[in-house]
Amino acid sequence: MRVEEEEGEEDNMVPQTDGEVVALDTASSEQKERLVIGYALTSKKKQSFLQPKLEVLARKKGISFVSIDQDKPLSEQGPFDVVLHKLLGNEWHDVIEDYQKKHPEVTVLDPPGAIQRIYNRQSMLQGLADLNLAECDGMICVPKQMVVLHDTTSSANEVAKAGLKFPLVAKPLLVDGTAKSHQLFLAYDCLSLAELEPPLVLQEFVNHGGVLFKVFVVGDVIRVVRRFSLPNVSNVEKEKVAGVFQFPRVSSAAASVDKTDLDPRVAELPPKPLLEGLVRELRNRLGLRLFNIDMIREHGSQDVFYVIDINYFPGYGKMPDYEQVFIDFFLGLAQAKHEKGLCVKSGIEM
Ligand SMILES: Nc1ncnc2c1ncn2[C@@H]1O[C@H](COP(=O)(O)OP(=O)(O)OP(=O)(O)O)[C@@H](O)[C@H]1O
Ligand SMILES: O=P(O)(O)O[C@H]1[C@H](O)[C@H](O)[C@H](OP(=O)(O)O)[C@@H](OP(=O)(O)O)[C@@H]1O
Ligand SMILES: [Mg+2]
Ligand SMILES: [Mg+2]
Repeated sequence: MRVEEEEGEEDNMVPQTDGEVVALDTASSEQKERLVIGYALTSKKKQSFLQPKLEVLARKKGISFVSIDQDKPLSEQGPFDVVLHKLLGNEWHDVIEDYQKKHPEVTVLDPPGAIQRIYNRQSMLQGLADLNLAECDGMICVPKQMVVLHDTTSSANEVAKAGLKFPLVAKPLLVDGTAKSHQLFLAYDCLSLAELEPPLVLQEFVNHGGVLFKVFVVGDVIRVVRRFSLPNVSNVEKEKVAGVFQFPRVSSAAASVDKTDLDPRVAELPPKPLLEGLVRELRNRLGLRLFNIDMIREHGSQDVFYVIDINYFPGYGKMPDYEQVFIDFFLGLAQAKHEKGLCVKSGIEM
């Protein structure tokens, strides 16, 4: 597990590759196919992820990307070593599940069942508060939250019974990639909850100084970036303000936050042992290799963090140096498959 920090900050571990002896095709400088990756992505995701630099670097390493025709049977396409996918809707879920049963030799990134779990904001965070992260230089919490499935008019009593404290962040219960599933509201009082449309999750707002940590995970690599977030809510505001207020996607900025003008107590990155422990636990529990974690530091604390969101196959194109991170990741998959003798095309001495 390797935690890499933002550019300009030390990497604590450099990937220890002993290099590889590769048989070059004398006819061309490009290497023989080492890994064939079939991809099924939305056009937006293809544009943001499969950028030309990644494709060129990958090709030089014998890694090729092949677009999957969603109108043809998947088993009639390929053969693939890896299927990389992120599409909307559930029909693709069944296609991939069926394909994986027929092609256990293909690495599916990532298994649909594992993805479904984090597409529900309740199951997404289930069990995180019980992680065994002792000796990891910090604490991981999850905000108190409750699900409102049908009727928000009665949720005022439910909120009181659950002991949730306002303000609350109201989030659509299901994440489906649509803009609607990212429409979030800040609710300041019980009565205003009736204005909200279920099914949703009501999650206690945690003051965190306006900075969020996006922890990107690519297999065993962890890359942390800072993003702008919502400002603290003062006690005066809590007393005076009533109603629900939709807020924009404050943290999905294209660029990270430059930390120079931030309070170091707010901007300091989470401790590496804590990130490594959290990602190790989540990798095991979620069964995912491509995800990011939205973490916030409880305002006034040094080492109490809250996980508020987990995203499958996020916007890696915004992650500094993402091309090399993915090349290393795919080469690792190729190595593992060669060792098992599972690669679609061989001819490469590792
Ligand atoms: N419990 C919370 N306490 C404080 N701020 C929060 C909380 N939940 C969400 N936020 C703020 O709202 C933003 C969006 O929340 P969240 O990440 O859960 O929504 P999302 O739609 O899944 O966003 P995305 O998937 O684009 O990261 C967070 O980046 C953070 O700024
Ligand atoms: O800034 P990031 O990379 O976190 O933005 C992500 C966002 O977190 C979600 O993962 C989005 O996916 P959905 O939740 O499925 O909407 C990503 O959108 P995508 O179109 O790139 O998959 C954002 O990039
Ligand atoms: Mg988020
Ligand atoms: Mg999200």
